[in-house]
Amino acid sequence: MQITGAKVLASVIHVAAAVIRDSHGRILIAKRPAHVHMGNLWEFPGGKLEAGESARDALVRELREELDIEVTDAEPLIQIHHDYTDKSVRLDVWTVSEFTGNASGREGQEVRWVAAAELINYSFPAANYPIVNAAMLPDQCFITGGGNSVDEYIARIVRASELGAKLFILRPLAVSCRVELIQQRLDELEILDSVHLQWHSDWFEGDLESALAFAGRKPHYGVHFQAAFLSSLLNAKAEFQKGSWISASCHGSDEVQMAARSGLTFALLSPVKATKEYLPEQLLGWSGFTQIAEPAGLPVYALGGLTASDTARAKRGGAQGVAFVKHWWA
Ligand SMILES: Nc1nc2c([nH]c(=O)n2[C@@H]2O[C@H](COP(=O)(O)OP(=O)(O)OP(=O)(O)O)[C@@H](O)[C@H]2O)c(=O)[nH]1
Repeated sequence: MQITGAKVLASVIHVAAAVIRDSHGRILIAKRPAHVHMGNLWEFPGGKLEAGESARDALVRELREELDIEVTDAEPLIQIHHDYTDKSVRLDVWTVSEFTGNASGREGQEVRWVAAAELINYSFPAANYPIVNAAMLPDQCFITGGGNSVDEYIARIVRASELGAKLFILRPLAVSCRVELIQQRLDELEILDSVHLQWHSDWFEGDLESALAFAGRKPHYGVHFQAAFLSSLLNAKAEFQKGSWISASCHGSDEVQMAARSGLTFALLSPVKATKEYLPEQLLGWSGFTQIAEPAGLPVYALGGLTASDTARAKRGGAQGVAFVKHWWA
């Protein structure tokens, strides 16, 4: 307990936790015992840092003690600060995809391997909402170009998915075209069964309600908004449908914070590097990006002058991954 003037501040509990993936992409979750804080809820395995211990060392120790596995590689995923009524926690969350041993609940806790898309069917502590999103989201977000014909637009999406795109932000075509036509064409394509489609709000001419309703039509649909919608999204938060991915483009700290307060699934933050649309003094650079993204408390993709080859750099800078437009749109 730290005493500052008249205020008594409970110190923040620093916790390391892991999104552990197996070779099938499934994620390990564990059930908290009934008698502890947030008892009977599911969690990502981990625990408190000991004095003088780094988050990574604490993670390796906790996973050895709790699950009997030896971590051989781990990378930072997201940091969360959350104030519960009785305590404040800082969760340092890592992705662990390389480990040895067979994970088992060494302390008697129930553990379960689940597909990423299944995570939303489990009850986690309130702090975990952005962690579940970060666990479900891929490393790359592909923003489509316009396209001059429906056939060309569809062919380019198929090609991008063949190249590995898993998450699309679908911008409207340069020519007039109803969203239902594109929806119908994309729904016919089996290759797109395992991708996530974020429909850009421009398809709905700025009508927030229609956009949100459209996002709720299919489990793999969502909607992406320009920053101008952020205050309306904050007001409409209660209307978001469970499981619908809602995202927004942001250009600075205030917008990213508003995206987090609105409970958005993820944000894009730009411009990191030079593009034709921005002046050099408007660029964030990697240090500017990290200052905003790392404490954001929601998954943030780096955007602006980047390609898939910048993914590792972006993740080191606190990003979920990279978003890009032109690369793959050919
Ligand atoms: N390991 C883990 N802890 C989490 C998650 N989400 C979350 O809010 N927490 C909080 O972070 C803290 C983790 O502490 P812990 O697991 O070492 O300790 P505990 O509260 O279970 O019991 P203890 O105080 O007797 O050691 C708890 O307050 C827990 O509620 C999560 O996904 N994984």
